[in-house]
Amino acid sequence: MKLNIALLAGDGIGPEVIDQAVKVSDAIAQKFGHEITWKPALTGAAAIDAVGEPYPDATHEVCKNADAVLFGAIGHPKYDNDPSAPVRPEQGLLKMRKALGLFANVRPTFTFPSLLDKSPLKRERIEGTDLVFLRELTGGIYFGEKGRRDNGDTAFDNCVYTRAEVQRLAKKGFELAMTRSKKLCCVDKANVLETSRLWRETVQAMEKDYPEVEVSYEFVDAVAMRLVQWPNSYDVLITENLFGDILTDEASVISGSMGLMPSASMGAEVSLFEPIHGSYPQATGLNIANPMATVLSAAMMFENFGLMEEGKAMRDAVNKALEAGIVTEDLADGGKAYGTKEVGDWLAANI
Ligand SMILES: NC(=O)c1ccc[n+]([C@@H]2O[C@H](COP(=O)([O-])OP(=O)(O)OC[C@H]3O[C@@H](n4cnc5c(N)ncnc54)[C@H](O)[C@@H]3O)[C@@H](O)[C@H]2O)c1
Ligand SMILES: CC(C)[C@H](C(=O)O)[C@@H](O)C(=O)O
Ligand SMILES: [Mg+2]
Repeated sequence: MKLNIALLAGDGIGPEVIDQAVKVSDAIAQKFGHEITWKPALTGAAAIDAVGEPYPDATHEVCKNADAVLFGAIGHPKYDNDPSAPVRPEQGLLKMRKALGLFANVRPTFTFPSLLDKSPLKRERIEGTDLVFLRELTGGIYFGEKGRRDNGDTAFDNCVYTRAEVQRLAKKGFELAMTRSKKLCCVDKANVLETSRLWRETVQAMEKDYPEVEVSYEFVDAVAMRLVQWPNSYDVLITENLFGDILTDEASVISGSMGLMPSASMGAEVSLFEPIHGSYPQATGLNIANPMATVLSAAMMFENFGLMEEGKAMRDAVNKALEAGIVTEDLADGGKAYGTKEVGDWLAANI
């Protein structure tokens, strides 16, 4: 297969982890006879520095015309520490998600057998966890009207959802549940928020179309607790944008590290694959970031093209590396820590 992949490395550890995912993907391409053309493009703080905006039109053109997008991470402390900065890297990420129509963000959480005893959570609680968050990605409080009034002393961010936005995300959730254990949890705050009541009412109305799916409705605060208490009681969870952002970082503790959490953002035309973590600025240039989340995101990319064996080969290499202790410092647990590049080299050599 010939694949044109837009490559948006971004900021901080983005370029370092992307380099490893490219290396491992190229090893896959070589082994399985594919041809990947990587199309690098600017995003994030790097794009602001170069051309004054975080998601330039030229980058959008590259993404639109690609078969998929592989994304690293964006964000820089010079913006994090300056709340008044008018142009911010994160605006580019949101603009990209909206412009590419990436409304469904798939964030799987699973455990790795060799890491079960390294989690701060007890083995018997996390063993067997295999759940998927479907996070709505182009609506809600991230995209509602925001601003200041009263001479800047009052700030607001509006949370807005339409029935159609909930329906298209929930449809994906029901469909995903049908391919798994037919359990769907609708995460909301319907006891307080009007948008959540729209979510709940919309999902309830869709239940009749999927009679085999057992649907539960749970408040987000309770899910935040149960997620670490009984993670393996969940299968597919659908969430609005902000709830999904927060719960998936929390879920990384179940797997063992933020550096292990991949994601896929599905759109009508092009799909995007990115680790859920950020630019981890403290680690920039130190060759210590875990590249596995990005490698596993690339595995999701191959699987999305229907290349299941290729995806599995990448996952197998990650599992083998974890078992052999070829890990970065986040997973070294006092033992030997390998560099970002060395882990990437090992994975590529073990494809
Ligand atoms: N999708 C994205 O590009 C994205 C996502 C989240 C945060 N951000 C941005 O990243 C910057 C830093 O944000 P943050 O510190 O809150 O989140 P972060 O995800 O960058 O880092 C949080 C912590 O997670 C761990 N971590 C993250 N990635 C890791 C990796 N690959 N290997 C090992 N450990 C890893 C580290 O302990 C780190 O301190 C901010 O500018 C933020 O806006 C971007
Ligand atoms: C950087 C930020 C805008 C982003 C989000 O909140 O969606 C990030 O946290 C993520 O999870 O991809
Ligand atoms: Mg996040």
